[in-house]
Amino acid sequence: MKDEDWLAGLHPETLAIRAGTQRTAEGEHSEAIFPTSSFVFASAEEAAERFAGREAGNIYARFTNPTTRILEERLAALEGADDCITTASGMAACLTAFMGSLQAGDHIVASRSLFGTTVQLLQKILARFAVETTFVPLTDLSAWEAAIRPNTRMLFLETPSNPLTEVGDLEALARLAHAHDALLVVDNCFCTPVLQQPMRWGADLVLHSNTKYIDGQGRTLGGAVCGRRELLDGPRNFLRTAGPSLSPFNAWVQLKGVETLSLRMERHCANAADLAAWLQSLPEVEKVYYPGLPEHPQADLVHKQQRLPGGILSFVLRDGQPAAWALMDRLRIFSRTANLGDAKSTVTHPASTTHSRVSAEERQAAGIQDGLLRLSVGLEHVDDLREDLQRALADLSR
Ligand SMILES: N[C@@H](CCOC(=O)CCC(=O)O)C(=O)O
Repeated sequence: MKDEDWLAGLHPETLAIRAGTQRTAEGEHSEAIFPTSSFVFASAEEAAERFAGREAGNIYARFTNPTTRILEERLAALEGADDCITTASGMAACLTAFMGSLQAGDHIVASRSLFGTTVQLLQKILARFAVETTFVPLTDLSAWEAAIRPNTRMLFLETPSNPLTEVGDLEALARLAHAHDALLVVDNCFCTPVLQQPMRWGADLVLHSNTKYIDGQGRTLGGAVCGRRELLDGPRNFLRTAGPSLSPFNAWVQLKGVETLSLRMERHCANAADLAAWLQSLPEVEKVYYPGLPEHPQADLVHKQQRLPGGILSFVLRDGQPAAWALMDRLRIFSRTANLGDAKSTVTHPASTTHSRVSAEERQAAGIQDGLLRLSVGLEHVDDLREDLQRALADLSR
């Protein structure tokens, strides 16, 4: 029986623990790590056959490794994708998808609500290789359509977006992309496949920063590109040739992370929903951005596309950047760090960190105010998290 046959119909909780598992002759229960840069061929002929692609098997760890392969199969099963390739970081996954799918002269239409470094990659790196990007408001479908040119080959978005949790209409954008012979590529980092499967709505490639919820404890960097088999040929060739590869040790840590992904996502979401509702009731808080709030502008899409609203929320303090920094500095449990998806709750000031390389005008257009703070709500007890914020806010008004 082929792996995919017995996996069909299993729940995500089961796939996250069982999909892709391969055991060596030792019969190890926990997956083995293969810390080897190359693999030995039984004969010169076998080497030649593998290099020619006529025989399956490992060659060199820049593009295949048994530990990494288990993670790839597991992520593909969770995303409902044919296959997956893993990369050294989330940004390496973006680079691999772009470089492996596009060529000079192609055009991308991208959401303007993206992680700041992704904007840099599109504006400053891909542009040097004659791939141009037009940025549009994520939720304005007519703007996406108007930006399409004859050479548009890709529509690209994050949903929910970082850090304002805006939600894009995956089904409508997939229809639009395909009507123009373009790919729909979705960064699914905030949701993970446990909360959202973009391919179900027509996405062609789905990207991950494994560094976030997939690792789940802030230990390793990693990324993934999942999708239809034929669409992964280009990204796979880029990975093999350019080498932004995931290490087997990091793949192993991430495999252990994925096993508890469903359970963790449920708690992240429950804690975030609790804090979002509470923050909204505070006089110091001007606005809360969280997909689980009934007044979220795309609440209907959240219900349609996502199983749960997610573990990330952002909020604006009425007194702007000085208050935001002062609050951050007074927090004891929330770690001041530019990362998310960790068991440990984190607090980030996007304007001066994750989005600091985006120009002030672009930040303003994207709605990232100086008084905005982003919380990645972790797995600590929610009462302790609320009290940490409450005490820090009370301290501010003294
Ligand atoms: N996407 C993550 C990771 C944040 O990483 C950084 O801000 C590093 C800075 C850089 O990429 O230049 C998040 O939003 O927290």
